[in-house]
Amino acid sequence: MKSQPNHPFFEVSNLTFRFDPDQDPVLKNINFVINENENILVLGPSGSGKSTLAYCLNNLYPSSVDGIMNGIINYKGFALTSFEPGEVNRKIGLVMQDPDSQFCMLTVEEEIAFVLENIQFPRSEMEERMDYVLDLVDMLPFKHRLIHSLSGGQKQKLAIACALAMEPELLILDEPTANLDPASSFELVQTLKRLKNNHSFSILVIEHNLDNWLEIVERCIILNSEGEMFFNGPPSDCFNNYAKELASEGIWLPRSIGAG
Ligand SMILES: Nc1ncnc2c1ncn2[C@@H]1O[C@H](COP(=O)(O)OP(=O)(O)OP(=O)(O)O)[C@@H](O)[C@H]1O
Repeated sequence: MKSQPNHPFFEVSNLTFRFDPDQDPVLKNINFVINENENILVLGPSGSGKSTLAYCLNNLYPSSVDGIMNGIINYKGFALTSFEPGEVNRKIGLVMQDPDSQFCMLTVEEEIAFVLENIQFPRSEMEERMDYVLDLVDMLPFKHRLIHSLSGGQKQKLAIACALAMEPELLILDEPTANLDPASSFELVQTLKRLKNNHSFSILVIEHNLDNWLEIVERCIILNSEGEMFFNGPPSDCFNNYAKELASEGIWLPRSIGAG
């Protein structure tokens, strides 16, 4: 789909979200743009609304989860809510914090096949695509394994492979390295970096561990504990100008940036 002229790839305007009409909003008046092929890191203390923001961007509220959303999320100039859920899932890949909640099938192979069938991927090319995405995340040896027998990190890699299988235009990763060891975390970032050499897609990653991601992110968005956005800009600006605020929100600088 072509973008509407003069509209950014993704645009969030005055986004406010509450789970309950009687409660304070979890996200308050959030505004930002995601450009094509841009990589953005979302930071914020626990409970600041990062996962809620990811779900809003994936159009899960209010269609699949109860909540009241005000404001606008536009994709290529069109309201996200005007798209069919299947269409959104294909263009915007979401890897949730708890990968188990995303799986529908018993085996690794069946799970990827299920994803590909949902997007009506040609059956004759399915095996090749399946092996390609599993290999990208070092999961090819586990192709015939039962999902419940995988470790937490292996499940996370499978969820990422499922999202990549759809060749999303925006990939949202909610704490993708939470269950990975340092070597696997590093390798995941390198894999995404390599992929982006051949495919154009944007990444919005929610993380607490910044070190690995600074290599590929161009912009940081920081939410505070009130669910407000207090920074949106290049990582170097954020670390140079907001070190104290970040520390008070429980976000610490990687030494590499703090020193620069
Ligand atoms: N389904 C729900 N119903 C009511 N409140 C919810 C629901 N889901 C999340 N919340 C609340 O919304 C707030 C934001 O939660 P969210 O999971 O988005 O935060 P987060 O920044 O991703 O946190 P973490 O870093 O711990 O994952 C929290 O106070 C949480 O308790």
